[in-house]
Amino acid sequence: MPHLQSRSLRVYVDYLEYLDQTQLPQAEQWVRCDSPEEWQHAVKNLAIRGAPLIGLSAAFVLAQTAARHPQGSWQSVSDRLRATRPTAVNLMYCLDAMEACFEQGAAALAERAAELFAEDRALCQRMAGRGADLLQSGDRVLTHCNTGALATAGVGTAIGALAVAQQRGVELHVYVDETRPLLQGGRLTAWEMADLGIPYQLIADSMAASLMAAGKVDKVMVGADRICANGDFANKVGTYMLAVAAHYHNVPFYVVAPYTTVDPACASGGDIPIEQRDAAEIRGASGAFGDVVWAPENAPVWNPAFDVTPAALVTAWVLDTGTFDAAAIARGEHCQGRG
Ligand SMILES: CSC[C@@H](O)[C@@H](O)C(=O)COP(=O)(O)O
Repeated sequence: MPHLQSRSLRVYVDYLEYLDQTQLPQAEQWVRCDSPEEWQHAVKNLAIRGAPLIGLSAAFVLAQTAARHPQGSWQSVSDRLRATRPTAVNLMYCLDAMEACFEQGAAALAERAAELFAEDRALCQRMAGRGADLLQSGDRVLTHCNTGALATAGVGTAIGALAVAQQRGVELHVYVDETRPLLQGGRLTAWEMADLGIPYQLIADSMAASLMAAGKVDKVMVGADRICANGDFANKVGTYMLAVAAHYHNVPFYVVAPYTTVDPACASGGDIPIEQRDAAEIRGASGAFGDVVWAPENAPVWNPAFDVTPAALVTAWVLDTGTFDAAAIARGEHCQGRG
């Protein structure tokens, strides 16, 4: 029996199991992870993904590696984990918290990882409640990428808000961006919507602006991988395009995230490191459905995994610590609680 468990992670005393998100929704396959190398492989492939889940799973891998190698260099393991994906700051938050316990030994690391897991679950519940407060019956909400239980230890961030609204009896209709290139919307969010029983329609990313022009979108809710001191934020590529379209069509645009996604050391969006990914992801697609290549072999590609949305396009930042408007962000209120 795992001693901790979420929708996509099972924590045993000395190893992890993760739900391989590259195989969803075709297969629910749990994979054992015994080492930092296996974790790095899973995270690079997006078998483990979503800002909070990346950080939490790294914390457990570090604690388990430390227990297995009491004389090893824990710092070098942490450095390797940290370098695996550069954009989501939750990974840095979790590893900073773990490194602060190095002197107390391996048992303290295991305890700290469990605390981070419990914390994320509680943060999800709080931010999701605040996000749900912004929703009313009849709202048609557009969302991007996957921000649900698969991506966190709890109910999720933006999808968490939809789930809590649903539990409160608020009747929603959700438009799910398929989220090219890796289809986290088409594969994972569509699956979660069905699981939650929330009525939804899947759209190609390129349809969002015309859906807004047709007056069919009341609100946009997305998650974040890093929120800067000035309120600019990075999220899955395609988010910026949605924010521009929402601004043009006067559709409120909300970003929902835990305080662990805020990076006060990042002054503005230009300071966020953006991960560049493999050309094959744009030339075709692969997954449980098989491999397909549609572009000419060696077609030149630009493939940033994330983009930056400027603060000026955000209606409100919904964190576990509060719902902040532009004036509160300018006063730095969202940075409280982050060193
Ligand atoms: C709670 S999830 C917030 C973000 O991590 C999410 O929107 C996102 O961009 C995930 O990207 P991914 O590349 O799938 O890890």
